[in-house]
Amino acid sequence: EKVEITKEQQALMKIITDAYNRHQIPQDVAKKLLQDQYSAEENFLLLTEMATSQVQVLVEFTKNIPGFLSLDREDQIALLKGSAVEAMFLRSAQVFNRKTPSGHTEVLEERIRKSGISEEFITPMFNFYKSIGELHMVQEEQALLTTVTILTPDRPYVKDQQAVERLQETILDVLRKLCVLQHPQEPQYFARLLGRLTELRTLSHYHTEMLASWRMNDHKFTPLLCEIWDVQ
Ligand SMILES: CC(C)c1onc(-c2c(Cl)cccc2Cl)c1COc1ccc2c(ccn2Cc2cccc(C(=O)O)c2)c1
Repeated sequence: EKVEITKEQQALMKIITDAYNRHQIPQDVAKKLLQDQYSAEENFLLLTEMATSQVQVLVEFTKNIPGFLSLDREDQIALLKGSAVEAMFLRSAQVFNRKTPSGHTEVLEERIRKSGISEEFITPMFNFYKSIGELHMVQEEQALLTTVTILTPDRPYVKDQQAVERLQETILDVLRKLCVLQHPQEPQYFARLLGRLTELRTLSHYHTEMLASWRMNDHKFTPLLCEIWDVQ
């Protein structure tokens, strides 16, 4: 049957996509990627600064998700803590696949590969970036997929999972229709997109080990990262 995005779904998609595009890492932070020191120490410090900035951007973005601020306050925190790493993997994947100067992709890749992350995590990370690139998502799909990730009901410590599920289902319905309309020649596209969310969970588990190995080598994180990632 004919798939049609309703007026209110159109409005919802515009609010989320505009917010997603509005909240970006400040250019002065992103520009630091281009400064010339390339030691593992320097790379780690730069990436830590970017991650901290990215978390701040993420918090601002979630405030624009219709219904998010009406959720229980503690559940809002639980959703942010539970989805931050996955949202940042999605964001960094989009930056890598943007291949524009603003993403400084080569420099970014260089710094990530030389920041004390062991090879066993680097490989799946860059495989993920490649698999995201192959999807050729439009910006609305990127924004909605990130929103679906944030509105995952079964994060640790979420009390009212039903309320989160209702919000997530609203977004999933728009995303499903958008995929059918944007990729008519690929009926499985929506399923492929959701498959990336499974890959994100695996990367999130790798990330916990990445943090542990950085800490073993006495690397310091910022207070915001310690809070959102429950470290130190
Ligand atoms: C603490 C730090 C060493 C760290 O721990 N895990 C990861 C970590 C890693 Cl190493 C990979 C993926 C996710 C995380 Cl949390 C990181 C580095 O985190 C980031 C955070 C944001 C990143 C990156 C890479 C890109 N971005 C986004 C970006 C860059 C430039 C411009 C823009 C923009 O919006 O315009 C966005 C890394």
